[in-house]
Amino acid sequence: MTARILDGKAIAAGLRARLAERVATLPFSPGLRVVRVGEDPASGVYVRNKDKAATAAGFDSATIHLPADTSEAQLLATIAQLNADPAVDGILVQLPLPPQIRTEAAIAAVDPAKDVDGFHPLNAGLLAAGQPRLVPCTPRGVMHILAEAGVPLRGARAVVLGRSQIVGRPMAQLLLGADCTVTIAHSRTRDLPAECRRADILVAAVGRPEMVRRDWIAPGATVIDVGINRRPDGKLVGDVAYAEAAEVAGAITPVPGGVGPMTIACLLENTLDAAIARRGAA
Ligand SMILES: Nc1nc2c(c(=O)[nH]1)N[C@@H](CN(C=O)c1ccc(C(=O)N[C@@H](CCC(=O)O)C(=O)O)cc1)CN2
Repeated sequence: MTARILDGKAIAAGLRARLAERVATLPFSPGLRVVRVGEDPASGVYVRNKDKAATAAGFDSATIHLPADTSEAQLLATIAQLNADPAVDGILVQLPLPPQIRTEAAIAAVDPAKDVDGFHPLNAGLLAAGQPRLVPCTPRGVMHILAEAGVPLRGARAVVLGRSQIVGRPMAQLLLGADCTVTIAHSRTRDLPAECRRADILVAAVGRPEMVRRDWIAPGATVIDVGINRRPDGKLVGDVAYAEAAEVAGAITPVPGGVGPMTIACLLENTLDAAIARRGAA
């Protein structure tokens, strides 16, 4: 079997175009502010791509770049200003943050109504309660890919490999909300390959390059690779050994060009949702 390739880059372009059409009908430009602290080079690329995509789709977008030695209090003060600014609909604090700043303090400081990352405990709790409001961009992007690919969800066995707050847990909640039977597997799970082989839908979000091998995958399964890992030779690889997995899977997302571009498109979608909810426009 050779897997169907799920082209996240194309799906993201379609979503961004639809969002741009909706934004063009609004009497205002939804405001997005991305806060970057320090000089992490990958963050620099992601933040630039977010700003470019947002501006192209008609959003009022800006990046606030703070120095690497910014204190937690200074970052919280910046976030408080953005919370109070009526022109700002969405706030995102790019991760990772420098070590002197507690990530959870930064996340909790964002007004939940402007939390377009969906990381605030209130938004995480609403999702866990089955009442999603602003949901994390990467899992939201995965749900779009599954929908566009026509993957049946009701009753499907889904295994999410990874239990992070920003991908694994919200991913599991969204799949559960779509009536999948969901298992969250992780580094302490007994016999990980056997657990993954039970999956009709396998979402790998574990952050370990090419960890998922051919014999972890049930023939015909849908494999979604959330991992983005830079190998020492500079090559970008996912959490799934792509070439061998594609020989077994029914459908698979590549890296790059799979889930990554959906993360940015869904940031725009969350910002539009937040703007409409805050300003009461339809
Ligand atoms: N506040 C947040 N920080 C981080 C998030 C997040 O969702 N919110 N996610 C990641 C980084 N990220 C967005 O911020 C992100 C990562 C990768 C991509 C992407 O499009 N990747 C491309 C490859 C890009 C490359 O060549 O390096 C792909 O997969 O095709 C978009 C967004 C951590 N931080």
